Amino acid sequence: MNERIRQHFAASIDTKARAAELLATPIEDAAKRMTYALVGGHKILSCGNGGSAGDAQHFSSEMLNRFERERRGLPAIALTTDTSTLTSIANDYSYDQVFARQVRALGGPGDLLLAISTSGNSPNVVEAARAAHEQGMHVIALTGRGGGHLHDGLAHDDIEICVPSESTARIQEVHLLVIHCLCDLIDRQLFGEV
Ligand SMILES: O=C(CO)[C@@H](O)[C@H](O)[C@H](O)[C@H](O)COP(=O)(O)O
Ligand SMILES: [Zn+2]
Repeated sequence: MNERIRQHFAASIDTKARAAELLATPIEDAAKRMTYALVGGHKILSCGNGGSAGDAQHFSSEMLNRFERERRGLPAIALTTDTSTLTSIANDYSYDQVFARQVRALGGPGDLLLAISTSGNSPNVVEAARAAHEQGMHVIALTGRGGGHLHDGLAHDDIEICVPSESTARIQEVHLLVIHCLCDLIDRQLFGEV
């Protein structure tokens, strides 16, 4: 069992090391895009399923509350939290629409969608990206496994941060690190270096 645990740690470290080489530039681009949106008075919507729903909420809480320093809250909404809204959309329309309908209601030009899917193939995340485009929003996609259908649906000026792995767990572990990088870079751009 001890060896199995060491294998998990080694695989996670290896994936993070490869991701650092490949993803530093798109992470920087995403942080600049998010900062630009926030300076312009816009907000960041986030969505995902399962562990990625947790990541969407992790991001929004670090925006709305704070990350590592004292600062004012920043506007972000996770679309994964309101069970009345989620269940009614799923019941009346379909689960594929649970994020898209919220994006159409809450999103506008200049806002951003942080779309999180390890496979890139969750239909409700793909539909959310489509709705974001309709609303004049840009998408920042956290993906893995080549990006799947979410990758295929991105516009040329969206940003994809695609983890070089086929393992959902390893991809999620890098997504959380990416989210913390984004929070740190946003804080440094908005509030200065400490
Ligand atoms: O956390 C995990 C697995 O580590 C699961 O809850 C996982 O997030 C769920 O199976 C999701 O439905 C997977 O969706 P996606 O990442 O492919 O979009
Ligand atoms: Zn997980």
